[in-house]
Amino acid sequence: MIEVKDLTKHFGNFKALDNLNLHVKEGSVYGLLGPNGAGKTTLIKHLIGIYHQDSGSVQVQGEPVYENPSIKSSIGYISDDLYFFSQYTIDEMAKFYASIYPRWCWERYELLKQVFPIDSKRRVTRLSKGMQKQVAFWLSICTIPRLMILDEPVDGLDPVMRKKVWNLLLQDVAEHQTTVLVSSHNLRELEDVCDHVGILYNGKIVVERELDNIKSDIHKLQLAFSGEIPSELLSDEEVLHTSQNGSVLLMIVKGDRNRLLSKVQQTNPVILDLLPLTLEEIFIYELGGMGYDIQNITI
Ligand SMILES: Nc1ncnc2c1ncn2[C@@H]1O[C@H](COP(=O)(O)OP(=O)(O)OP(=O)(O)O)[C@@H](O)[C@H]1O
Repeated sequence: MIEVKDLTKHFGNFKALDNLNLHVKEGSVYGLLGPNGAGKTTLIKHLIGIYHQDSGSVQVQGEPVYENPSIKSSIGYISDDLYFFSQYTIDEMAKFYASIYPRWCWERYELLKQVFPIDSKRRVTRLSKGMQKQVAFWLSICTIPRLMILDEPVDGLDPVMRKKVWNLLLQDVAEHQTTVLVSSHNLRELEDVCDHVGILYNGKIVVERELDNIKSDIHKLQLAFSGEIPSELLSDEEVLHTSQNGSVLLMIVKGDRNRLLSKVQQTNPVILDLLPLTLEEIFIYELGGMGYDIQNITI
């Protein structure tokens, strides 16, 4: 659905995207993660055809997006800075959307009045920030997008509304093979909905994998030994993090689960626990391995 190859973008002398590659399969929910300033919004603006790349290619459904109205009309986009015409009511905005999105569905629009409890005769810019976000989802979902791109999407929505919106989106993924690309710092939420994740760092995608696959490749080991910690412990493995609390050693290690377990067992630990990692931990340790560390600074 999305194929980005060697995408580079400069702002003046600053290289915001650096030979970036990204692949998103149709019908998947792809979580785009990355620290502040990594380039997520810049990438998204290429995917929706606002920016033109300096070099490389950006394709959606096999076609370039920039200056391609037919592809653009199949993409729904929700960002944190929403735009509505200042005098328009929700109904008037709906008519405007219906005039530019060929797949617009009035039946959905009416049905969704049960989900979004806002009087459609109200002027959108007079609504609260969270209500405006609801309107953005309401309208976008009625365009029946083939690709939905969400930049910090549920910020400002209350927890019940967040759940409702995700249910609607995931229903479209299941029934219409809609593809969703979502950029968010709320990793707990992404963990529940995404099947693929890409981590963007310094203008490049540094990790792109199926979520289950990443989780089965990074492990948290809790160990304790009766004597000294063996010096050869996992010395030839990719250890992302080690810390010690009293006699308990915590290690985050990449690699095959069974191989790691058998290597550790050979060192005769008195405690050996293999614990699941959260997406937040994967993010922190993957980037920690690349020099983006949490530093303990005391002030
Ligand atoms: N129009 C612009 N002009 C100059 N620099 C820009 C412009 N837009 C973005 N940048 C720079 O490009 C880099 C990437 O910005 P971008 O907004 O894509 O990051 P982000 O990953 O979305 O960050 P955040 O998580 O903080 O929203 C930043 O260093 C930013 O200052």
